[in-house]
Amino acid sequence: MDHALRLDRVGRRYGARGPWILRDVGLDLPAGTLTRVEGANGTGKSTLLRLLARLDAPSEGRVEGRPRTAYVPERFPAALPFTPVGYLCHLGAIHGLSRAGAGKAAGEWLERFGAGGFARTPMGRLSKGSSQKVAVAQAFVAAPDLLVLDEAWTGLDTEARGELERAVAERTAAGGAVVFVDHDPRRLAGAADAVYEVRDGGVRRRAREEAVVPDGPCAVVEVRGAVGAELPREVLRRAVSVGSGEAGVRRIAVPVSHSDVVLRALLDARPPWHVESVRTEEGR
Ligand SMILES: Nc1ncnc2c1ncn2[C@@H]1O[C@H](COP(=O)(O)OP(=O)(O)OP(=O)(O)O)[C@@H](O)[C@H]1O
Repeated sequence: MDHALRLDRVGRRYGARGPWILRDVGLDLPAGTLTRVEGANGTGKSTLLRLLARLDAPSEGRVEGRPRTAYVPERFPAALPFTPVGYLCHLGAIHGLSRAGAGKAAGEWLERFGAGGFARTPMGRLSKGSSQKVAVAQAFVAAPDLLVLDEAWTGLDTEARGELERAVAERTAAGGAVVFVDHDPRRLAGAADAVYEVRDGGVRRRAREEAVVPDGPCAVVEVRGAVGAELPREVLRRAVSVGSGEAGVRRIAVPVSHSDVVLRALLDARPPWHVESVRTEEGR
């Protein structure tokens, strides 16, 4: 599997005599995967994410890989001397998009997160929630290979929060690596391929069975396929459960945020799966 980025025995301390915040950290971010980072307040999660985004350099050890990276910081500098559309176009151009391509992507992503109405308002005049929409929209403009999200959902309204979950699912489905921190354990619960816990200066990968099971709504999709057909990998890795019904029907439960990606994978399969029904189930 391709690795977007890898940390090899990485340590970080602030100042030559400061305490070690992180030490001897090994962590892989494979392409096309979702990674969750957890830990109590002040344990070093943001420090780890800045190292992964290469915005900060380790005090020891190595960071390997140079994916095209986008980052949503815990605190977005809202008072930038741009309008949202100007800011996103500027970032798109830095990442090599043409002027027209950057303009189109900027408009689409702002619209998607509900920021289209204030795309031309100076950023210094936006509310906290509005500038957070710009903060997340900017991260998707150039389809990054690595997306680093530090509490990116905080301050967004319900619609934008759902949209961000969908956009994350699409990014990993397209082969990007996504790593995120969020204080809400239900955020993308069950969807992460790996969960790491930052604690006592170390980073420990959690065993799969320890991972949090989603208690949010799930979409239950019933499909019928060709005899002996295997469900697409993209579907299996996002499924919370897969059951078999009568006459070759499979019943797949996925977190609602991943249902669009799962349905697309089922319909794009060769031969495609026939979708018999989709319904939403509340908390599991
Ligand atoms: N630029 C800096 N200079 C000095 N110390 C820092 C710096 N950034 C972080 N620290 C210290 O490193 C430790 C870890 O901070 P960090 O922000 O990475 O933790 P966190 O787990 O993200 O915290 P929170 O959950 O509160 O956001 C803290 O003790 C913090 O004070």
